[in-house]
Amino acid sequence: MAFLNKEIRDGDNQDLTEERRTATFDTDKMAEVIYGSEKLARRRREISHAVSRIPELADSRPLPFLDRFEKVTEGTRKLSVLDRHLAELIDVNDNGEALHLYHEVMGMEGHPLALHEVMFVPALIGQASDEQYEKWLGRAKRREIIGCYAQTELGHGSNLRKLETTATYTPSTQEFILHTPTITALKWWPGALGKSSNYAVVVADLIIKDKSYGPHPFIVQLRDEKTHQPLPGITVGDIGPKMAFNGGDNGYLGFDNFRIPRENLLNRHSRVEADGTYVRPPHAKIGHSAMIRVRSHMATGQGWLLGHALTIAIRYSAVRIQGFLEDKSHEVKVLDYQTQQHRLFPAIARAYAFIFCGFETIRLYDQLILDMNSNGNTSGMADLHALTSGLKSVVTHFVGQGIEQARMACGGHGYSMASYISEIYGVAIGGCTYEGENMVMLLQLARYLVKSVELVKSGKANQLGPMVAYLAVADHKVNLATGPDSYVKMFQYISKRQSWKATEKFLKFMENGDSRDVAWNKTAVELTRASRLHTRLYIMETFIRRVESVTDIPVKSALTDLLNLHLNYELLDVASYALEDGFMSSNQMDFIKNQLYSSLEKIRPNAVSLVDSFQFSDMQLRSVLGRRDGHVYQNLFDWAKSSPLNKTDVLPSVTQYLKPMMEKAKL
Ligand SMILES: CC/C=C\C/C=C\C/C=C\CCCC(=O)SCCNC(=O)CCNC(=O)[C@H](O)C(C)(C)COP(=O)(O)OP(=O)(O)OC[C@H]1O[C@@H](n2cnc3c(N)ncnc32)[C@H](O)[C@@H]1OP(=O)(O)O
Ligand SMILES: Cc1cc2nc3c(=O)[nH]c(=O)nc-3n(C[C@H](O)[C@H](O)[C@H](O)COP(=O)(O)OP(=O)(O)OC[C@H]3O[C@@H](n4cnc5c(N)ncnc54)[C@H](O)[C@@H]3O)c2cc1C
Repeated sequence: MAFLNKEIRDGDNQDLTEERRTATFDTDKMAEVIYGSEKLARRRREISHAVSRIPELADSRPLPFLDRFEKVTEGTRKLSVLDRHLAELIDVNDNGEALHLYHEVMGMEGHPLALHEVMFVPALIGQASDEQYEKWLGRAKRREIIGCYAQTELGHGSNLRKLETTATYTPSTQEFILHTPTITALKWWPGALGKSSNYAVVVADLIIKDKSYGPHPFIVQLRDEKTHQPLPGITVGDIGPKMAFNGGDNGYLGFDNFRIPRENLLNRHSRVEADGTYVRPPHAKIGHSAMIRVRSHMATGQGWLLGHALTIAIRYSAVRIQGFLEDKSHEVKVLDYQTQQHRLFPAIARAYAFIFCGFETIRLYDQLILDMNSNGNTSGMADLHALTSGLKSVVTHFVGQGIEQARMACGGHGYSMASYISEIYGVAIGGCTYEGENMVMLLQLARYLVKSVELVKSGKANQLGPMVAYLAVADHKVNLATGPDSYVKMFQYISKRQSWKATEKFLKFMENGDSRDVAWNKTAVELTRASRLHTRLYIMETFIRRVESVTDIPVKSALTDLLNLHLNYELLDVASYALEDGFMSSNQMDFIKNQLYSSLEKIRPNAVSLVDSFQFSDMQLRSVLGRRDGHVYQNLFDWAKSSPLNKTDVLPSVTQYLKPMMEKAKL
């Protein structure tokens, strides 16, 4: 018999197999929806399979047992093996395939090329002129040179206007002099900067004839191409261990009057002529495009991280038997408890929602770059900046929450590194900080929302973009029983009300004499609430659009259950906004809760298959607890036995310190 869940294999844990037999949809078909195409979903499986046949690509030991030095070495070793096999494993021009291969082999703890593909190359693509492409892009793509993106400093990360590294133009030699004037001006944090990269895109304050023109990107050689020694005038190193990403070498960097040629200013959009004349870019923030790119990609990346943690937690919950329901002679799977389902299922829905929404956002980014590069059209930048600022903040926050719940849902074993969930958590919540601290970015979106409300107030609602058009729409009572659209309308009401309330509050402070900045700060919490609601509305709408577009009926039906759960969970979570002015009735609240509980029951038989559909291989998951075979107890015991502490029965520390103490106590 052909099973709809393609993960079923002989010898797997019976409880897990039983779950897989109940699948109402084909997990390969669901994977096509998750990854966007039949080809990519299939290629992911083929690549994982091909990787499993190259023993050198496997982790030489479980990563949690390695110290930092070993992790960096192990990552670099695997990169070099991968380099030899690249062309046989993937179509090297296909980014989707490359991304999967790197996740599979390199894992998530960081490696020397981590920022090369994600920021260095994209910064060149977005910021370099045709001549600079010619000179640098080919070399970068062939990996003759390895680069990173060095912007953040010890003293400033969020407020780019106050970056202290200077790039002073000298017309007599046609060079920029890069300089680090203070300790706080040291570049600090850039991934792969410390030990791996020999080049960097460095963001520095451009100074011409004593005038500052603000942050600009420069391509800078940091190390000798033969010896890899730092060049004279460059101080560079690793910043030490972090909460996660410990296979990566986030670094520091200082310049001592370091000279680079004029043509090293990335000058697709702005440039400095030989005589020092500055040519402005078409949009003041165009130099930030590499950041917008990463922010655009973060929702999918983070959705996958949440998917990792949930795959582990759901599989484990299906094999963990503890406690009773009706029949006191048989303990039940912990997945049968409503509290466990409520802890995990809404997060599954969010993982799907974030991935779908992420793909839509990536398309918007690609369109923006196309417009910018083909005809200099930057009109979409403000909208995309606002959207991605909110999205990265909301998604990373919920992903962090969801992963932590997944860890707790695994009880004691979730706390062990064998689950790997703490590593996933550390990696994911880095996203709350990098690419713009979440509060700072929510406030960026809030600027856009306030401006939009002001447009409506001044009778210019026709100038609103499609994503904020609801801010001008009249309110109507909503019958929630009429499907997803009614939830969207209710959410629009809530989001609109909060944006208007926050704007009115802000304007009132100004009317009462506060400066714009003080009024803004006094309203900031309300403003961030408006941003979150607006973003959650966008995520909800993209989820609905994606589910509507699915053609496979069983897949669509399972996704509709997830969507319904999401709609009810989201609305319940923000209901207080609509209850406070009586727009939502307590009957509607009860309706939402009951819908939610019924969604949990509907999803229960498909829970394992919904996470299996992510099709993360055991290698990619790196979790002893979450392996496909479900033999958690044997796997945990084997793993514990492999701990370096168990190499000897009696540790030297016991002989040296503990025993003498115990012996002394006997006297
Ligand atoms: C494929 C990838 C997938 C996964 C990634 C995985 C791993 C990667 C791991 C790590 C990578 C980490 C890399 C980094 O962290 S790089 C460093 C990132 N740093 C930041 O994000 C800094 C955050 N700060 C800023 O971006 C800015 O300073 C700011 C907060 C946006 C404020 O900028 P500022 O210049 O001061 O502007 P304002 O005065 O506040 O606003 C003026 C005006 O400009 C508009 N604006 C600002 N930025 C943009 C933009 N990028 N595009 C368009 N418009 C922008 C702003 O909205 C305002 O407009 P008004 O109309 O309101 O005036
Ligand atoms: C894992 C990781 C990888 C990174 N990789 C890179 C990289 O490759 N390249 C690179 O250049 N950088 C990198 N960074 C740095 C990162 O981009 C910055 O740390 C980030 O932008 C936040 O800036 P900050 O550290 O200055 O935070 P701060 O701004 O100092 O934040 C501290 C607190 O101040 C608050 N705050 C600050 N400004 C405001 C404001 N205007 N209004 C309200 N509240 C405010 C914040 O909300 C936060 O609560 C990385 C960081 C991490 C953690």
